[in-house]
Amino acid sequence: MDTITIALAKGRTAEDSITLLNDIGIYFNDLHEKSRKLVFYSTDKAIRLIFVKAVDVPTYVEKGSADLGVVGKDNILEAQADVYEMLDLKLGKCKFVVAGDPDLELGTIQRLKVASKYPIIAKNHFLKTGQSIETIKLNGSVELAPLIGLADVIVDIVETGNTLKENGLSVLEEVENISTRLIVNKASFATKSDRIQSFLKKLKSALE
Ligand SMILES: Nc1ncnc2c1ncn2[C@@H]1O[C@H](COP(=O)(O)OP(=O)(O)OP(=O)(O)O)[C@@H](O)[C@H]1O
Ligand SMILES: O=P(O)(O)OC[C@H]1O[C@H](OP(=O)(O)OP(=O)(O)O)[C@H](O)[C@@H]1O
Repeated sequence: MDTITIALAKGRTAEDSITLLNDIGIYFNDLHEKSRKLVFYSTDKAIRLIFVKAVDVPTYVEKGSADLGVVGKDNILEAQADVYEMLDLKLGKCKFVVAGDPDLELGTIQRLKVASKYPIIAKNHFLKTGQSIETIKLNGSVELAPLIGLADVIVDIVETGNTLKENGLSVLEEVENISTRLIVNKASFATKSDRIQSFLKKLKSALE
């Protein structure tokens, strides 16, 4: 039997994602919190789990190095990868917003400077609203940008709202709700159809 490879996003959603796999009876040998290993096999050897930086999960799945991926909608949208998005795993819930100084009126700025870890998502949002923008790609601490004048606003993830609040910023527009999704390689979906369908069925009933 072919092994099914799952690329799972490292970081804050990893633990809940693994718990969900455990809920459908999939357990991995030698998997523990402090391990630096990146490849694990399920106890029955039917599934190989690879730990991948969240932003890279869509690439592994699109290229067929992984049959399935477990990753946030944020990274799926930004990657624009040619994969099937099959299931909302209902974990890692957060949302994309436009944030900035609470007194800022977006419509008053001719060409808005937008800092983001997600420039494609930012561009697509402002294309819809008709606002002309210039994007500035950052890799973290995005909330700093409007504070020190690098950008007018940010497009970023908000979960508790604490980071915005502690930096004196407010939500100016809501962009999109985010959660962790299951993505599938298009070729694998055809060639390993039975096993992938049965995996999906188990996940769906665990989520009900
Ligand atoms: N407060 C949050 N901030 C960022 N991502 C969150 C938050 N809550 C849930 N998520 C989800 O968790 C996923 C993984 O987040 P995590 O911060 O671990 O990865 P990352 O953004 O690649 O981090 P880094 O670039 O710092 O390594 C995100 O892609 C998003 O879908
Ligand atoms: O609404 P909150 O609960 O405060 O969460 C949102 C914050 O968390 C994320 O940052 P992260 O911790 O990944 O840090 P970085 O992007 O600055 O590396 C995100 O980019 C926000 O800054």
